[in-house]
Amino acid sequence: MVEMANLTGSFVSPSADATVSPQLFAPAGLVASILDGFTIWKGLLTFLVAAVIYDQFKYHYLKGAIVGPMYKIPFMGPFLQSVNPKFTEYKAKWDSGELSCVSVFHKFVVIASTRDMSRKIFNSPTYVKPCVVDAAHKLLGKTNWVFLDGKAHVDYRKGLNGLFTRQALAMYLPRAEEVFNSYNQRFLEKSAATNYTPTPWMSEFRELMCALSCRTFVGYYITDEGVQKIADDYYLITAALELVNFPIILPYTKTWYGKKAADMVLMEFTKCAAKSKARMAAGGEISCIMDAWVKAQLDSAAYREKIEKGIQVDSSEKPSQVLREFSDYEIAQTIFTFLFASQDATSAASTWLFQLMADRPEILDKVREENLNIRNGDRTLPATMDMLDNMPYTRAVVKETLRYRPPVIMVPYLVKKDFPISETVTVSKGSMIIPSVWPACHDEEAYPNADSFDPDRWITGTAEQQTKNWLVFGTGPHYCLGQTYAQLSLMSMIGKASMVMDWEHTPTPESEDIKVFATIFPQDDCLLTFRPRA
Ligand code: HEM
Repeated sequence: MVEMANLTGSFVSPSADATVSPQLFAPAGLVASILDGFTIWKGLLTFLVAAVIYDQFKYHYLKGAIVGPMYKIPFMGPFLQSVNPKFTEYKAKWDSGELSCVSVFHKFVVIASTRDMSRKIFNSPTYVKPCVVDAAHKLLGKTNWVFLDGKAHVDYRKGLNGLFTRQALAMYLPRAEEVFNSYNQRFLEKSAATNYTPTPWMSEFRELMCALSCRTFVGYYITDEGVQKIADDYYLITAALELVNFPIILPYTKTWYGKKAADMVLMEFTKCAAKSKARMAAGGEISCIMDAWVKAQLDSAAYREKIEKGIQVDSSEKPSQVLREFSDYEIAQTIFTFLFASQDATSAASTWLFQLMADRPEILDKVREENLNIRNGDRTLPATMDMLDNMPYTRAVVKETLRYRPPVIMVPYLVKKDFPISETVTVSKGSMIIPSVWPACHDEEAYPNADSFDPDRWITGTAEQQTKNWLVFGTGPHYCLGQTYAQLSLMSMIGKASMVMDWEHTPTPESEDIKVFATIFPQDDCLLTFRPRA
């Protein structure tokens, strides 16, 4: 022992020797009393306490006059709640005030409940930009166009608008018809195979919508197996889209599986882009959205070439948007954003639509009658754009479904500079700010008896005039690019189904309860049975 003590004293720097150092730097008074018993554990504890206090102070500073809990669960906040969000919890937030807040890990989140606050956020591109959810950057790629902001976003979007005009949509309708025919048949077979036992149908609708998107977006450049694989794996992508995720992708977590599935879809779509380019260059007809975009790029290239060569071009030949050429991968990335934006929302809308129709046979009868009349009694006729234009009741049913159960209840935005949203509240840069859709759609002033499903409010009532409350597809520079397409698809789907099938919903105590899975679904996943119509 003596030898040890000597060793320490003679060969090691005195300041590194725990028994020597306090004497060398002998402090006095309060500091002395603190350092006297200083150990690594006390150091860590002090750091932790300081961090907790800082976290609480920061939360209070950001919260200001916004309604929210007095204290934050240290660091993580209500993270566990946000992993499995409940509709009732969102509703409680909306009811708590026009602006309420929550802080999860490093994210400070402000939720706007009223129509006017929500509109203000949607329409303030100087202060906010969409942030989708944290995981979306990882799944879609940071360079994705949906993350562009300001002029860059407006310019990019202009080049896509032409893909969603009425004229363009009419060209994709045959793809939709084929998908509806095939899935109606599958629904009938599945119900027959289970001997008409009521079965949860939500995942069937998700699959149907995925197939519809794939066929409309990339036509037959993808095989049936490819579509099936995307449909099977897509829920992994949805599952990765929690409002707040763990900041890095850890193996075997939801974000990891989601990223793998997203990469697979991107790879499939990249192959489709190469095929579409070859076919369109050979003068093929436009059969899907990808073709339409590739054709617009080819037309732009031809126009540019003529201009470069000094050839006179009549102004009527100038494309409405002169596009640059996009790589196969860029095309795939953009088409993937359409799938990403549409899949959950259209799946939710179709699930509710079938449930609501089954529960209200008198409304389904009217849809059926309108569809039969427009087809002059021939149930097999495919829907055309003209027919869809002349189905006011079916349109009203779709709009009322979207109002009554708006698929996207909130849209996350990121505050990019301190945002003075009201006289008393400035939301700090870096916060997440979320305009809400649900409360505007259930506003009694705009939609009397808002909690009842009443398609007639769109025909004889005043619903059509409540444009300020119609936030189902957002508003402002990022409003939904696919809104007309989505509504026409839903009209076409329910019309066709009403021609060939009868279906029955088995209500459970949870049928009207709302499950949040990126968008909203009936809590019991909608128990249905389908039978052929004689
Ligand atoms: C019922 C179905 C749908 C609903 C309820 C819905 C709703 C929304 C909402 C709320 C937004 C955010 C708008 C904003 O921030 O102001 C949005 C954005 C978007 N939606 Fe949809 N959507 C639907 C279907 C579709 C479909 C079928 C497509 C594509 C074919 C699509 C493409 C997009 C795109 C690309 C954006 C981002 C636009 C941008 O940032 O400029 N959506 N949608």
